[in-house]
Amino acid sequence: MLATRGLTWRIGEVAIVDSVAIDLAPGEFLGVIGPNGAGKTSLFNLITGLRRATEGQVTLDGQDISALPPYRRARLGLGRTFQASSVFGSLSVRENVRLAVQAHRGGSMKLWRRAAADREVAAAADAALHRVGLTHRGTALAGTLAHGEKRKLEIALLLAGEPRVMLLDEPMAGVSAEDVPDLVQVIRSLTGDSGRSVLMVEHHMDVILELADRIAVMHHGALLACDTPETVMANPTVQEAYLGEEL
Ligand SMILES: Nc1ncnc2c1ncn2[C@@H]1O[C@H](COP(=O)(O)OP(=O)(O)OP(=O)(O)O)[C@@H](O)[C@H]1O
Repeated sequence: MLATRGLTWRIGEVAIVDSVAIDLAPGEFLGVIGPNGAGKTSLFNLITGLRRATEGQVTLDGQDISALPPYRRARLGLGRTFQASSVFGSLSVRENVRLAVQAHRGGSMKLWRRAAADREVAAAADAALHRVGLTHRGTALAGTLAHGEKRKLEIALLLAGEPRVMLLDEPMAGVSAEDVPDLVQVIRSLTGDSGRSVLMVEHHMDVILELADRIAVMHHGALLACDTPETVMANPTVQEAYLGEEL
């Protein structure tokens, strides 16, 4: 479904991402781990088009998307969690998701006003809210949400774009320990239907081990291993690379 080949991003002589080849199958959940500065976020930036690779390709369903800008990649089904800054804090949770649905369907803000009454938009937004378990918070102002709820809203905004591949960059960041299991359930459900695939960077190893079908390990920009959780954790090179380092 999604594949990278020889994907490289250099700044001067330094390869921040170094010849990375990964394959993501339909419905697969691939966790990405690695120490701070390993190049995980940069890899995501290359895949989504926020940064242009110096070498290598990104393909989606066999189509080379390496030269496409982020919005064209998004239209083809590549979605990345919205950063918190793209949530309108003074709008309600439901209005935020409706806006995202409308944006995906090609409407402008002005059109959205008219479309607010549109049952289809409302239904899609409500379905996304339901998916992440935020229906009961629909009328709350997005700015008042707790961290765990904000992460769920970001996932709902992403779902509004109907992505086939979802990239989640540290979805547990800032979430209190008691809210983690709930969020894990929401994230697990993302691959449960329609063959949607997930690529997730996460520092919490317990979360990665619970969710991932396979784990990709990055180190100094390169892919050190990409295999089942059991095989990766038993890999001596991986163990050596992480000796004394926080994953
Ligand atoms: N625009 C940039 N200019 C210069 N160096 C950069 C730039 N972006 C990233 N880097 C460097 O590239 C390396 C990889 O950064 P990146 O954020 O991709 O790592 P990461 O694995 O996501 O780290 P973390 O786990 O801390 O988020 C780091 O050493 C970082 O300082």
